[in-house]
Amino acid sequence: MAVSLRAIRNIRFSSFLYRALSSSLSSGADLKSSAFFGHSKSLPLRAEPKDRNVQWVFLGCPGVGKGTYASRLSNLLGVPHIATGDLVREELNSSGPLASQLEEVVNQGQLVSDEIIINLLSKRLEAGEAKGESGFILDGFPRTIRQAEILEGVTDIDLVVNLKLQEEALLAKCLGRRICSECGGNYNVASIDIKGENGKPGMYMAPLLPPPHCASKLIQRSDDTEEVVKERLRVYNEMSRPVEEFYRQRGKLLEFTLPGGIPESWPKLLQALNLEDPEVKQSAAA
Ligand SMILES: Nc1ncnc2c1ncn2[C@@H]1O[C@H](COP(=O)(O)OP(=O)(O)O)[C@@H](O)[C@H]1O
Repeated sequence: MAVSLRAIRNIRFSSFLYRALSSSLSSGADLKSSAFFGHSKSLPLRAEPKDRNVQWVFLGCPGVGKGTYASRLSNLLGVPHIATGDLVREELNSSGPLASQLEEVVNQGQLVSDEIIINLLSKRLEAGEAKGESGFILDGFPRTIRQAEILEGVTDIDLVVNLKLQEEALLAKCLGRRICSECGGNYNVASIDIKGENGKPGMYMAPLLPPPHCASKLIQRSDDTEEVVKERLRVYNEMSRPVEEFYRQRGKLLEFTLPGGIPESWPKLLQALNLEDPEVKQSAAA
């Protein structure tokens, strides 16, 4: 009985957030007007449930590993991992009316408009609602101050994890990224070995190679070329870096510098979050 009551509350909450996000777009709250930002806290629809799952955000430059760690935490905590980049790619691979417009924007390394992103996110939350999802780990959203204001206006984010990695590794990681066209598995063929100098620590990241049955089916994202990645990094610094400050000022930002690849970073990230992964515990005890 307790379980089903909890599930009903969660469904209500998800529905509330979906409606709140949608209404922030359609309620005449003109997103371009500064009045909207000044009064975002007083939006009529605001989700304030007493009983809900975690609501976390992952920030960080392209190639830092947001998807990898957000997806691991999503499995561990049993909350959906919602990556707006994935939502954009799904839409541009569809035959929908936005497909060609999105393809052009993404392949130039630019950001999709806040309106389109919030529409895609609202739809994703609505679909989750139908499945009884509660809580989320957002990856790649918010990416502008405007998106952060809108999100802050409709719900309380518990924690924002800002992943950091030495600048030299970011480009190599994006260029080494591979996806299995059949199973969707994510791999990385880059072997990163940065020598420590001038007091800066060195860092080694082993490649994450695919199993033999995926090896011949690997593809690259069309926006993972050197020119486009450099532009995405520039756009991140200009548009998304201020979002870090936005959450820092609100006391929600947890800065985490990745010390290396997954084997070194995952246990340390869990420690920083005060979480335990039974699999990590088992292998440490073995
Ligand atoms: N919140 C967002 N706002 C605007 N555009 C977005 C957002 N999320 C994703 N996109 C678009 O999708 C592309 C891919 O996003 P993502 O997979 O998160 O890439 P990255 O590796 O750069 O973090 C971005 O370059 C951008 O064009």
